[in-house]
Amino acid sequence: MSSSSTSALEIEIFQYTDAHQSDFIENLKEWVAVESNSVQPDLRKEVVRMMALAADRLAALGATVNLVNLGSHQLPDGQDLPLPPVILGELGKDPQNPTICFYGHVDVQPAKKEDGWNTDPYTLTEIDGNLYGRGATDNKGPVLAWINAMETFRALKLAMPVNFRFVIEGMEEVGSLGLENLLEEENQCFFSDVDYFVISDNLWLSNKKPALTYGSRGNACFFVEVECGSKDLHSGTFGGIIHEPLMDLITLLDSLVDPTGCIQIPGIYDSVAALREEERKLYKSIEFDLEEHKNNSGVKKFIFGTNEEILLHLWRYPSLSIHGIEGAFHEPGIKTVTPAKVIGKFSIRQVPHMDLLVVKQQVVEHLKAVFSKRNSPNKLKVSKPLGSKPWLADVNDLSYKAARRAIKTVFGEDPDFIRDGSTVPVARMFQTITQKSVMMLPIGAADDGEHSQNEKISRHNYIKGTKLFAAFFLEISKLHRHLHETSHTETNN
Ligand SMILES: C[C@H](N)C(=O)N[C@@H](Cc1c[nH]cn1)C(=O)O
Ligand SMILES: [Zn+2]
Ligand SMILES: [Zn+2]
Repeated sequence: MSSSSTSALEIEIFQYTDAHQSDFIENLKEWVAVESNSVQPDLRKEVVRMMALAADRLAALGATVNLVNLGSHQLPDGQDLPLPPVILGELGKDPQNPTICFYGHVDVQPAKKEDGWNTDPYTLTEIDGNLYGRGATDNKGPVLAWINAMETFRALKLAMPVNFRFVIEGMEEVGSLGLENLLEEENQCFFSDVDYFVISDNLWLSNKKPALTYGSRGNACFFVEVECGSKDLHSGTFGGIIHEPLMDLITLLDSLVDPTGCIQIPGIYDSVAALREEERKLYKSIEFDLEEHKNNSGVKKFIFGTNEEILLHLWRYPSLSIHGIEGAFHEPGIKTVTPAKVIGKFSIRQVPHMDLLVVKQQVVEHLKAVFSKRNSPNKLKVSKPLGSKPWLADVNDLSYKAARRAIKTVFGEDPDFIRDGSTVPVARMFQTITQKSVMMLPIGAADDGEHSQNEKISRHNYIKGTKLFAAFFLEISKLHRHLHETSHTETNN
């Protein structure tokens, strides 16, 4: 549905988008077919192949594309593995136009059919209007929707209303390794004329209602390793007479959070800003369907029972999650072994004004204290392989005004203004390094299942998302030009 204020130009663009849905979906199918999983080192070549595909698509639009080498990183076993290159692309240098830098990533989380997918994760499959496949919403679909929008202007031979810059990476799912240095190096060069950063890598709060995101949490990832010796042992021969590493580790992991979700690490909440009454009221007033959210998760009961508590704990308080144990027997069947070394993996979502160095110190001290109570002779090692800071934006930025108008035009309603519990590490990096406006403009719905089995983006969201980006180009161009003309007139007077 379009609002009554839709211009003739927008109608032309939207009609083109509708007429080319199949082409746009074919493009997504081609991208989803690439298993660009950045988590598993043996699939790194697929990430590199994916970067080349994305670069080709941008080049086909006439963009200048630079695949920047980021060097390599060290794997836990000490081996060096090359990082995939980052795409820095640009199209347009009209000084009258605003310059928008779009960020997206084309790496994905791991997925196997056996994990419980109904369809092959790397074959984009449409069922009842949903396009299922790994990366469909996180984040290949949104990156392509942006490209589709540009392609629409090109195909219709319309003047581009904005200058484009791109940062497309292949290591987001593992914390955007190597990206921060590149942004610092390029701050006075590639990013010097950027006016606005736009990221589309998160979800709406609702399954149906569009949203604009002004904040996201950071993340600190931890490894806690317990080792008793150099080899696994027979539990009949050694069980009962040794301090088993997995028992130590389970005690350590169990000490982290209580059943009410409260993190048990001393001092962890100390720097979290106190909740002001106006803020509490704001959270109360946000439209949020708790039952819908519960259905999306597939769990029967949440820890918290009110909208306000749920949103507070997703958006503005830290949370701790346990992700897995490396070295522990996890396959079906019985194996009566005692592993020699196990590594527990957990992360703590960060909120303003937590400090990653302080958090690390608190975690290490807490784990050491719990471990020492066990009088275990085993070796304990704690490390923080990854840390990203939280991000908060100013919703008065011009980009928010433009996006709100574009959403109204394309979806016929005003967006929810939301924060997000997950992390896009680059959001805070862009903000801190460039000091420019950063906005998250999601097109995925709350039930898209990021990181989960049966990830999808709906055809509706993918196509409307394409229209939204096109409408946004027009709106930000209008508002930016108006602002600059006004300030120019004022200066001349
Ligand atoms: C929101 C985004 N699509 C995403 O999935 N981000 C990841 C990034 C991350 C954080 N720590 C490690 N990776 C996430 O929030 O888990
Ligand atoms: Zn993502
Ligand atoms: Zn992700």
